[in-house]
Amino acid sequence: MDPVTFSPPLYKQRYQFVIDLVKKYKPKKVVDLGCADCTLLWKLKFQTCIEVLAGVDINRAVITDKMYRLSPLPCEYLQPSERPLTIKLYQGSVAEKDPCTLGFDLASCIELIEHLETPVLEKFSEMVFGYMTPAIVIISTPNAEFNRLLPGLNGFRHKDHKFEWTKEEFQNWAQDVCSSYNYTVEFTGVGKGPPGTEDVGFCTQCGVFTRSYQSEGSLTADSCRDTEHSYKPIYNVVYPNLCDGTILRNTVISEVIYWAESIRKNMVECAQEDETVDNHSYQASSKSVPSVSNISQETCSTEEHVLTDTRGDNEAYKEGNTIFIPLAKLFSFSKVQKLCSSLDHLKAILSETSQVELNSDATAMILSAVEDIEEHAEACWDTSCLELGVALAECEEDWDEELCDS
Ligand SMILES: C[S@@+](CC[C@H](N)C(=O)[O-])C[C@H]1O[C@@H](n2cnc3c(N)ncnc32)[C@H](O)[C@@H]1O
Ligand SMILES: [Mg+2]
Repeated sequence: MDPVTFSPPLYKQRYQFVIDLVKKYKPKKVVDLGCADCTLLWKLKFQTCIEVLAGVDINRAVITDKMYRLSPLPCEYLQPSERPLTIKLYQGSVAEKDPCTLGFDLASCIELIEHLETPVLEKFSEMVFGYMTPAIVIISTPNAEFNRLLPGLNGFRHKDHKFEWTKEEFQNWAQDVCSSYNYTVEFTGVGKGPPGTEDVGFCTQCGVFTRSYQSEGSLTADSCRDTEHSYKPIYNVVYPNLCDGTILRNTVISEVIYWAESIRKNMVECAQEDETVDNHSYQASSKSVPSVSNISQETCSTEEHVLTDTRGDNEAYKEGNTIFIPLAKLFSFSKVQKLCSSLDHLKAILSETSQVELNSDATAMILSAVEDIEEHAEACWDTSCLELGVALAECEEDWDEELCDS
């Protein structure tokens, strides 16, 4: 018999199974019980519906090994998200109740239950379905019937397994849990066997449990009061997000500096180009050089966002060595508009910071047309950070999709 292989690997199919259910139910609060090295949590953090993500495992060392990959990426500081996200990790046993496990919409328990002794499994059922009561619980465990398709397997699939159940055994246990705790369950799985082995079922069997009643907030509050903390917090990270006023202000300022620098660069380059052309024609025809304020951005710019400027009050202009960029012009960039609810809001933010200079009636941003090398280097750094942020975010999405597809 040819060895059975899975593509993508079975563990990735299990993670994808959870991700698909998260996409379907859009839970805000998700906990992974038996989270091990946080791989599933790391994938789940990219699901934008999730605002609180928690992981619990009895083994502290396995959690801490790679937990820092759950830290925000540089681009997540540079381009903070609109959604709040907090990630928390705890060392604790799924047999113990702890108030920090309350209030979750979805709990995943991937390849966990077969590692629990019978008395622990009973406590696990009570703790998850009777105490935590998430709206959705996903449980996966090996299907013992599939083992005959795994050549060379002598006994259980892992030395720490306390049992491996047939489909009937798993389904009986799940139905008992449902009648005790008022849930319903649907069975499915991941990892198909070769053609002709359909009766064996999936390599990993899964149960998706749905709570049959509406949750009552007061129950959660009572449970919180009545239960002692038994879990040890290991990690708690709050992602930067635009609900935080300081982060919003800094993001607006960075965005404004980015566009202002693009406009300045464009105007200076246009002026230089024009001077070159004019110097030639001056020599030929003895005409005077036109002022930079007459230069059309449309004719000079290679960047679409600058090209789209409409002539009029919103136009950036130059007086001597000073460039004036009307705030209305800066507000016309869609990202700035999205961040600031109104032009007045933008004005208020820019008036309060020393990072940008405004004219006397605070209607325009002022920049020097003469390049100060240090200042310019700083601004370029800001600009490239923003660009890097966008690139990293895109790269990260591709990377995640690739992982999910593989
Ligand atoms: C086979 S691993 C599965 C890890 C992860 N869910 C996955 O699918 O990659 C089982 C995990 O359950 C954890 N575990 C075992 N007994 C536990 C208990 N009583 N409470 C919490 N976690 C437990 C183990 O430390 C281990 O990390
Ligand atoms: Mg296992």
